[in-house]
Amino acid sequence: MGDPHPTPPTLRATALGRTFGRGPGKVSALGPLDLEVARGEFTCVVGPSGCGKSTLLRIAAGLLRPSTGRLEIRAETDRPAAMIFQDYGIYDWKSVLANVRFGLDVQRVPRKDADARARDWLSRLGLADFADAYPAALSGGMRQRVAIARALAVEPEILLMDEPFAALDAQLRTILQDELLELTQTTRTTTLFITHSLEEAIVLGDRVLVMSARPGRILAERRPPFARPRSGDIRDAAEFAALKRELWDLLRGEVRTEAVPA
Ligand SMILES: Nc1ncnc2c1ncn2[C@@H]1O[C@H](COP(=O)(O)OP(=O)(O)OP(=O)(O)O)[C@@H](O)[C@H]1O
Repeated sequence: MGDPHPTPPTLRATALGRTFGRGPGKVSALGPLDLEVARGEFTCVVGPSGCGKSTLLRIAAGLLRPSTGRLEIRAETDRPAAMIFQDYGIYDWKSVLANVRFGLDVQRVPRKDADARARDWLSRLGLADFADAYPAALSGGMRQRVAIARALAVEPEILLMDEPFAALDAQLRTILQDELLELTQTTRTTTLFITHSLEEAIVLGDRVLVMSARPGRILAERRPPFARPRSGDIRDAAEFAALKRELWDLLRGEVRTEAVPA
């Protein structure tokens, strides 16, 4: 109320920084970094290895405290954020259904409703027949779908994804990118997505942010010029290749910086 900003950002980092250790072994991992993610926006972050991408996401998820600056999440419900990791983060001792229901159980959603919502998400992700299976019986792609279903089932205001498809082969990765594209265009969940893959960032993102070598800062921002709803077919567009080249040129300098000892 009374806010002059018509659509305040859901996530805002201000002069955010993080160091690890102290003394001569101290590592400056991140920042100072400024970042805003608007409501409903899918923001991808690319950057050289070790530049602090996971550190940023862990701070956003509340798993790590910043050393300097602030990270604010403007939540309107009690379901601010859900996180999806590269290694799926699902429980091997719980059935697929129980995994997807997990966040709903934590929120004390009544069992019948929670089961119905979990089953709905499982069928949206093509896993309806695997509700009673255990994760050990699933492929990597299916396990990651379970993790996505679990995160989306709680209808989070912000989805934080840390290289969720990195462990998958190229074909499966493309399939899951397309599925995530479709899902997020329907739900318009505010998303912060970390990836090493420029292609993934361009396919999925409203914005692609390029981070510098460690300690990571935002070097550049590009908006893929593809209207929504878009499909994976944009991979064949000339603008796609051009943007990928441009992002790679930006990133290449940073990868070199990182390779040179300080
Ligand atoms: N708990 C920790 N203790 C000490 N150093 C850490 C810790 N976590 C991260 N670092 C260091 O902070 C820097 C940034 O790490 P981070 O994992 O955020 O990078 P990243 O960009 O996600 O890397 P990658 O792309 O390789 O996954 C690295 O130098 C890393 O070694």
